[in-house]
Amino acid sequence: MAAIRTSDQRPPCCGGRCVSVCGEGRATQTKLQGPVPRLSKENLFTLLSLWMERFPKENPGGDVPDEDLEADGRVLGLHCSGVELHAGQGAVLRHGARGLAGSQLYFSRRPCATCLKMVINAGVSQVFFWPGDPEISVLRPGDSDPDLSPEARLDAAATERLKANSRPPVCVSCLRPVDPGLSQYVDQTSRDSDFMERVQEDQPGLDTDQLQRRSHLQELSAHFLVVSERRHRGVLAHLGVENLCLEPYFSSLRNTMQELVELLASVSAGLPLLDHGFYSSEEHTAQTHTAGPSGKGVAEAPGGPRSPGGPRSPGGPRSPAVSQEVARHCIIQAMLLAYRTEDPKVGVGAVIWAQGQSDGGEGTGRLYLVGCGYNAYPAGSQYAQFPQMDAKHPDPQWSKYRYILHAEQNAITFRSREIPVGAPSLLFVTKCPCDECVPLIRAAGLTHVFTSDQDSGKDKGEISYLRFRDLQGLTKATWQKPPPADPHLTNGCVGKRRGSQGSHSDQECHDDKRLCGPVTPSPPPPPPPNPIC
Ligand SMILES: Nc1ccn([C@H]2C[C@H](O)[C@@H](COP(=O)(O)OP(=O)(O)OP(=O)(O)O)O2)c(=O)n1
Repeated sequence: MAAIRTSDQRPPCCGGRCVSVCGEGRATQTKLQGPVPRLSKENLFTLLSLWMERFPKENPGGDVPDEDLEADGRVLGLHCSGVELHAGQGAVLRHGARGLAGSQLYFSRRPCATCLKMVINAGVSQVFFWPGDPEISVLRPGDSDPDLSPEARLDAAATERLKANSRPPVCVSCLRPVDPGLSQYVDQTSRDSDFMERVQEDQPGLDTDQLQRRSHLQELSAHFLVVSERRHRGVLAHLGVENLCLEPYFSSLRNTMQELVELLASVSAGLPLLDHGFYSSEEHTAQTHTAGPSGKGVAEAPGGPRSPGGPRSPGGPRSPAVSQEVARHCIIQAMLLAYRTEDPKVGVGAVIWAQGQSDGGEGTGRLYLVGCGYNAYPAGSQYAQFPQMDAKHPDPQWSKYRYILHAEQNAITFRSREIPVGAPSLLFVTKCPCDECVPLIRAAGLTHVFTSDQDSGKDKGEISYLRFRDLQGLTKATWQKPPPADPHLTNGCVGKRRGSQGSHSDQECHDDKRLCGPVTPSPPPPPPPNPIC
């Protein structure tokens, strides 16, 4: 991304759309070396920080989110700059020194002095940043740039001094070369994901492939890569890492950056917002829609979320107004996490976000991260310590299911904040929750689940997905075409997933990017005189 040059005198560094990722602890300590290539944790955190920079701007709660995540296991949070706060400031505000001490922060750009002094002061152990386009404030003092304000020059000098004299190292992200098989694996699994499968089932013949991937890649490359080698060398020199300009480091760095951006493009192309989105079939018709600040529709429910298994609490907090773009953004975070799976066959990722009462001044608005997870063996276990076979293995004692922790279980277990009581909490999980996790989700008090309904209703022997359909007391939004707006006026039934022919009202609803909210407590609309079904 090009340096942001603003007309005001504020150093525009992280005030642009910088993102920080920080964390500590670990979800699992396994050094799994299975046949499936895995994303290294450094690359995962880097990708999450880059992806946070793409957080949808129209988030109705505010503007753009921030994220911080663990460097070694536990993701503490994901942050992104907002109108008032830079990403680093947001992280300090949310976690405080107690939360940040010893953690690692991943930034999608080198932090400005304002952020750097705060995160250093909070006791973080390391600060990493993506060596892409510089922000204006990283230009060194003395560089002759007519657009560089005196304040930006001072900021650049302060950043250098803080970086040089601080105890925690402030350095370029240690990007790991991507495993040769990983790109192919990510591309393939992203094409075959449950979400893409649904799109292809509903719209056979749709060329989602090349078109989608190419446009995602173009967009992300333009944002995160420096096309010209000469310019990139200049950027690295400005960032204070001249040594990376030398060969073979320079070529290797550029290759890895390119590979990571391609990887991100593959994953994000796996969830095309063409005619699909997250909708709650059962409750689709009862939601209330309002226009978001961007003019795009958002789903908003006038009452609060229902307590697990019970009715909505009257006068409770409002349900989250989450646009399709925000939901898609979060499920892509979960998809990225899934590439750290320790299951030799199926990767699943989960993230939990909650919505607070007030806008924290960050890009995420009222949303804040509660936890992240992926399916893996118990923390601290070693490779091959536990069985890895699936249900097809004739001897059940070698099957994995009794040992592997599910993505939701890890997200709940290694959460960095409490799941709020009486406030919206949103679980994004890349696979339908199984029967083992449904009671957990209910008991945890999660109010919204965004997932795929692939395998829903199936009993696969060792693992079954029978209970999610009947799970009551929360909003379940699955990836699908918009259900008919009014079951009485269309030839569909409430809750039916397929069969919508994309009526005008469906299209309007999709254009509005609405998510289905919980059932409104207001009286249902009167039935038409001659209902069709
Ligand atoms: N919501 C979910 C669903 C599943 N999993 C994890 C648990 C297991 O690691 C794996 C199980 O996935 P499948 O149900 O696809 O079962 P199999 O591994 O047997 O694959 P398949 O059905 O393709 O034979 O996914 C998870 O973490 N969270």
